Amino acid sequence: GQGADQDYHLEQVTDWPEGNLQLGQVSGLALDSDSNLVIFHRGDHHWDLDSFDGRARYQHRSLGPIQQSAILVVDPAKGRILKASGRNMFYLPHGITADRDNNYWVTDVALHQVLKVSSDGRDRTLLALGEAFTPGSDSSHFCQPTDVAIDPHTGNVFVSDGYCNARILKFSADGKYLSQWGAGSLDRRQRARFQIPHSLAFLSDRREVCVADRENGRIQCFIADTGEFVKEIKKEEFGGKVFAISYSPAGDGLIYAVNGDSPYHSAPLRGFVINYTSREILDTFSPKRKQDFKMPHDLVGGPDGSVFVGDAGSEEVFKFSAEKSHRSV
Ligand SMILES: O=C(N[C@@H](O)C(=O)O)c1ccccc1
Repeated sequence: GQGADQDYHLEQVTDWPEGNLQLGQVSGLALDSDSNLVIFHRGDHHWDLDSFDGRARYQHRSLGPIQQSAILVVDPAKGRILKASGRNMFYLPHGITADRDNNYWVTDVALHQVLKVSSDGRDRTLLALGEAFTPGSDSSHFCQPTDVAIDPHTGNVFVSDGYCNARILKFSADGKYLSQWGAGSLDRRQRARFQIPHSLAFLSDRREVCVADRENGRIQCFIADTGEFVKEIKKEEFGGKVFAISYSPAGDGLIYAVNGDSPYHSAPLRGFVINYTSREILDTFSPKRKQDFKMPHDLVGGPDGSVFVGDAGSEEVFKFSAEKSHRSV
């Protein structure tokens, strides 16, 4: 806000990361249980217009899985690589989250699967939901699933499904299907169906799950236990597309979001800090060189109020930290 008060503004930390992480398209970011940053990227694979046929079937299986380490753990302070894993198992990485036992839950839009993978470097697949390379929309198939969020209280697993479905599914920690919402019957206040539910955030202090309803340019939040619609956050400033959200319980509860590029370039690409309760935009942020944001694709709040943004276009991760800014009256 204006006035002589000091308020915080997120600025890019331009010398982060210290080294070259040699990333491909960055699709997902997470914070692990040691508060290190987990980066999920596509190595030398790319999602482009000929990656799928008209029935959402992946066209490049013959290329085999990504041989680079698709999962990198870096320290939030310097961006140094602490662990590298996820070789020879993914085709088109998308979302990632870490559970309280520090296992990774990921989605792969080419596999149409959600995988629970060990973080011990042995890449053990502890659970697989969906059938490899087989799109579908029943309770045991997904169609280009985009993200996973975990309720730390119950261990329940929420899946946003996806580019070619329009629903959120809920599973138990051991993978038993529990429920879904968003696809068919509409809660009247939810208004339109989802159009690419693209990113999930679990609000642990409120027991709600929020979704970035990408092509509707809105964020919608639901009661985790019932799926009941709670609220929608839709802003002109988003410019019609919300690509990703993340949540911090700090203060009244903060939703971090990034918007995306609309065909008519209606709004600049940037990050937003939104007060969950008031729905007010508290801050916006973007790289010092604006054009460095090409396709901001996921974001996660860091351990000390910093925010990390992964970009699938510039194949980079950006760090932003809260600088005191003295505003003149
Ligand atoms: O949105 C798309 N991709 C990004 O979200 C991503 O790379 O995850 C996309 C959609 C259709 C064709 C090609 C790319």
